[in-house]
Amino acid sequence: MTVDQINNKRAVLRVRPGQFVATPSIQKVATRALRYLQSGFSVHLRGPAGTGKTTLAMHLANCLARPIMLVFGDDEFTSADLIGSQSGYTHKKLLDNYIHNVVKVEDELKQNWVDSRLTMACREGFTLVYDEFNRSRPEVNNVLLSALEEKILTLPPSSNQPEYLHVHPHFRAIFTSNPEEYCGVHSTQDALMDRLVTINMPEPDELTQTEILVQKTGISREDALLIVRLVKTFRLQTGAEKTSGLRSCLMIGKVCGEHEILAKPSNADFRDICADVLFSRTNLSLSEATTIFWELLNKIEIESIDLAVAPGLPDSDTVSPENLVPHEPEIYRYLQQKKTADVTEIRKALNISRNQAETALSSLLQKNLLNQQDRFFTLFESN
Ligand SMILES: Nc1ncnc2c1ncn2[C@@H]1O[C@H](COP(=O)(O)OP(=O)(O)OP(=O)(O)O)[C@@H](O)[C@H]1O
Repeated sequence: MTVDQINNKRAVLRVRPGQFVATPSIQKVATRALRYLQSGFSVHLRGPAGTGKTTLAMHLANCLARPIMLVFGDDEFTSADLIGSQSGYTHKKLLDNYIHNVVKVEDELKQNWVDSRLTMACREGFTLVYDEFNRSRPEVNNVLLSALEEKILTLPPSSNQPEYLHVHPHFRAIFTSNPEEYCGVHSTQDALMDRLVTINMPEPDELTQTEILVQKTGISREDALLIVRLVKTFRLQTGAEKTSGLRSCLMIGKVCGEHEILAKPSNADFRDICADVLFSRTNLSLSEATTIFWELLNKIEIESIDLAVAPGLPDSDTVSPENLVPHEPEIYRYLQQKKTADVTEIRKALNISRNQAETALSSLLQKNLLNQQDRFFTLFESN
């Protein structure tokens, strides 16, 4: 966003191009919302935290190609914060001594009216983005009712301005809000909701989150997808679905991208970042969250091994040389079923050499796929 000055006093916002990521699902919502705005209606984007409501609202405002006024809902707001108030005064004194024996004195004190953002947007035909409008008390938002329906804004009586302002035909308002159960918000009045077209915004789909991550953090598509899946599954398994996982994904992706940290479950730095970002977002105890997290990392690692090596195909043709040792998936699966086994047993069951079995087991240990389960450490000792 950039800030432009108007009349050397007031500032409006313009959206910097190239910040918005559009995927088919976002484009669909944006097209719907734009239709309503172009037909003269105001739009309300509703959804949990971090689903991209504010970003979409700013994008829609930008599509309308009018200057943007951004207001953030606040419990402390009064209607003066929306429409404006008297601020300071002008003092004019006239001493007329034209006829030497007559002195005429005129003393005038005039209060100055200063428009707030809603009034200015209505007067000039700007687009008002009212972010989290249900954080303001409902009675404060009442001034919007006539502005949206009758296209008239009522201003407080004052000597130096009319009490009614005709709303400019280009004026549009875009509202965003979190659902009612989100703390610190007020219930919204039916009259206002009745004047808006409300679009529910769920958590962005996997493709959208991956694309946003790639474009905003510069990490590879593969790493972005892994982060999105890891965050999503962790949130589902820990019951932390109230908010979107997009912000967590962006945090992990940005740190990994800027510090050149490989997004791999086997990378200890990556695991630490994920743990720092994700654990505080669940209500579970640290040990419960840690157990779920480790199981998830193990699963993802095995799935990525399974993807890289199709079972039954010759190792030399299919094994990706990077980070993968022959027979890892077979040994891992075998140990999952058997619970305990030694190298000889594994060797015989999978018909592989001792050297192959030991190399694959070391690799699994290094990748932390086995190290949580003490029983596996006996594998080497028994030989
Ligand atoms: N379409 C998009 N293109 C680029 N970035 C996006 C997009 N959607 C969301 N984001 C990014 O995701 C993050 C969360 O988005 P945003 O702040 O718009 O969510 P929100 O629903 O308004 O959240 P809250 O309710 O907490 O204010 C931001 O960092 C934003 O830049």
